[in-house]
Order: sequence, then structure tokens, then C-alpha cells
Amino acid sequence: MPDFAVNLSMLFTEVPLAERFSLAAEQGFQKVEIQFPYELPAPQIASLLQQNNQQLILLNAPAGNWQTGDRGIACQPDRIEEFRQGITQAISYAKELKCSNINILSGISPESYSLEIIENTFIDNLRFCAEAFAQADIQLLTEAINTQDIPGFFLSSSAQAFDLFRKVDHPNIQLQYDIYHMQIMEGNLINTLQNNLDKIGHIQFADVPGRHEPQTGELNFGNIFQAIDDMGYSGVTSLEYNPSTSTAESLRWIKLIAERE
Ligand SMILES: O=C(O)C(=O)[C@@H](O)CO
Ligand SMILES: [Mg+2]
Repeated sequence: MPDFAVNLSMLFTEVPLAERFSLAAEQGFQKVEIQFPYELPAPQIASLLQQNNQQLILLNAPAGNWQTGDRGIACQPDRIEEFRQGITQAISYAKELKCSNINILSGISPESYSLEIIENTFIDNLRFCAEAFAQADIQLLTEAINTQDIPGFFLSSSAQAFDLFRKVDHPNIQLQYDIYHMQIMEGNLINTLQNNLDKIGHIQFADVPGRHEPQTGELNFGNIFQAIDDMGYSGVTSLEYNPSTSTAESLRWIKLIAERE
């Protein structure tokens, strides 16, 4: 089975964020990720990680104002200064929490600019982050998101991401490959992972449709996890789903899939 982490922004949401670390530890998770950790001071998160003997393996850079509809701002020409200020905060959290990956969300394409200007803004911001993160020994990740859930999201396929990586032309950039989003946008999951393993730094998953735990939808996770192991992927694979029941009950698939092996 892959090296699993759990996303504390989507699982264990029965309790406030600060209480999710211990619930995850009780279920055996020593690796956790948090989409936006900024609601808690970094020293408090550091002590929660230490108390529960856990490692934070991923956080997102600030992504604008989620409540008013932002889903990242890295492709937005009018918000470059705000984006880069957020990067300072993300690096500071990552350093204090010894977190070695930061995910950048392109955000939704603004209607008032051409696609060329939007793409160039995103490329410049990614290049800026790749260099700043490299100096702090942090891996830059960026994630493609499906445009059914977030219409207009700029980076929406792995093919587009790999084309952008060639244009960014920096060694410190990899894709956060989310199986849920990519099943909706592209399918062909196992082949894409296998053929682009050198460009994939992190994997997340949920079933389709519904974005719930494995065995609630159309994907064969037993085969997908076996293929991830067989292809020699050495990164982390994270549970990032909305449990269809309580989080604890939603984890039954792990045992069921492990028994099949
Ligand atoms: O929605 C996802 O998928 C994520 O990984 C989030 O980090 C985006 O906010
Ligand atoms: Mg994801």
C-alpha cells in the first residue's frame, strides 16, 4: 500500500482543526496535510504535531479570500503583490513546521485579461516560488483542479501542467496529482502517473462521483494503489475526501483493500 497521509481540512471535521491531529493519530496517521493552516498560530501547530508524533507534509500558500470566491490568485495579473506577500507567510509556516511541500493554486481566470496574459502571470509567479522555495529547501507543487467543481479554474489538467512546467523551466516544480480532479478531467489515471512520475511530487485521492472515500464510486482503488506501488512512486499519497459517513467509519476501505492484497 502507498505511504498514506490524511488531509485534516477534509477529514475529521467533526471537531475543530486543533483536535483533529489526535484523532488522526488514533487512526494510525503519522503524516498529515492541512490546506490552510493559517487559522492557528504556527507554534500551536508545531506543538500539536510533536504531541502526536506527526509530520506535516503539505500546506497551501494563501489563496485569496475563499469566502468571497477566490480559489487561489497565482494567475491573476492584478494580485501579484498580494500573492507574493502570501508566499512569505507560507514559507514562514513551512519552515517553523518543517513542512517540505507547498501547493500553489492558480485560481480562476479573470475575465478581463487574455489567456496569454493570465498564463504568463502564472508562469512568472511559479518561477518566483520555485526559486524562493528552493532556497528554503521546500518543494513547489501546483495542483490541477476540475472545472466542474470550480468553473474557470485556470490549471485544470495534468497535460496543461506539464506544458507549463516546460515554460517555467525550473527544477523545483512538480505536480500535485489529485486523482479525483484528474478522473473528472482526463481519466487514464494509471498511465498518466506512470508516464510522468518524474514530474509528480504528491498524490491525493477521493472517489468519483461525490468526492467520498474509496469504494463509493467508479474507481478501482485496489488496482490504482497497486500500480502506484509497482511504478516505484516514492512520495506520499493523501486521503483528501469528504467522508460519506463519520470519518472513523469512512476509513474501513483501508482494511478491506489491504485484505485483498
Ligand atoms: O481541493 C483540492 O483538491 C485541494 O487539494 C485543495 O488544497 C485545494 O484547496
Ligand atoms: Mg487536492
